[in-house]
Amino acid sequence: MSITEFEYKTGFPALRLTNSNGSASVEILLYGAHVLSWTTNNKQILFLSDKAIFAPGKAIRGGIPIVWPQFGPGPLPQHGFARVKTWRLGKTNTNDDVSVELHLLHDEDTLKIWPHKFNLTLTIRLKEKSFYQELTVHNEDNHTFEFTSLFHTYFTVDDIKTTTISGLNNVTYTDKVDGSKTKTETNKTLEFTSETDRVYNDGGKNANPILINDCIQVIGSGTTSDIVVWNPWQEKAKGSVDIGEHNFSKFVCVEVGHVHDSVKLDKDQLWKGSHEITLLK
Ligand SMILES: O=P(O)(O)OC[C@H]1O[C@@H](O)[C@H](O)[C@@H](O)[C@@H]1O
Repeated sequence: MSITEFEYKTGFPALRLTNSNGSASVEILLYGAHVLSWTTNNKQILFLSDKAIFAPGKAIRGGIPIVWPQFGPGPLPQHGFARVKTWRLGKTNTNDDVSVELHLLHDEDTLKIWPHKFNLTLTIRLKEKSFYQELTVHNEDNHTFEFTSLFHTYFTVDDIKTTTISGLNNVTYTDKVDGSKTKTETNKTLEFTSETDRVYNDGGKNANPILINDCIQVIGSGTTSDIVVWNPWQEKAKGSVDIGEHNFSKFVCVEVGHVHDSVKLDKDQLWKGSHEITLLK
């Protein structure tokens, strides 16, 4: 079991966590606390675009961006600022499962656009067949603040046209490619034939794990039981500088979080949200 510090590309301090027999590893940038890669059993689980842009202030296309404190468009930049800030390395552990903690504290720039004092801790833990992330939000201000939060995970797939997702049957969702209409999932298995951008609003009721191609299991916690499913399809991928037409079929985003409404966090209080991804076979 080890934790190695290295530089990714030029100027991006990074960490590599490896399990005891070397069969699983994860690579994390301090920039965005961004998980770039998770391999287990010699299989890369995450998708990272070959056109991803690595530059201060830019979001990285692929891996697991942290969406916080705002999901989607709004008063803040799209998906908030946590994914474009540099986090600090905190505690590390190589005794049981290998894990690290990363921290992000409010600063002058965040206070200008979001006037609330916060302290975020992201715990990342690697097990042999699974990967766990937990975000803790501490309200360090003297008033209540509100946020939405999402683990924006890009999974690598052989072909989006043959990809299936199960576990969402009967769950209500907002269909962002159909005028944000509210619908209920009637399919036992979701398949992809066009641009898909849905926010499944479970409100903590869905006990089902989500399965991607019957092989990868994704589970949120009680506080993070909304699931966003996204693929831009060919045209939008072509129009996106950091995706590209050739990449649209290679990934699906299955994103666990709390986005159907805002979390209201009182002063001095903590909120925790997590997800666990397991390779089943
Ligand atoms: O390009 P971004 O900002 O990383 O967002 C990608 C997608 O992220 C998803 O979570 C949203 O539901 C989509 O609407 C959005 O297009």
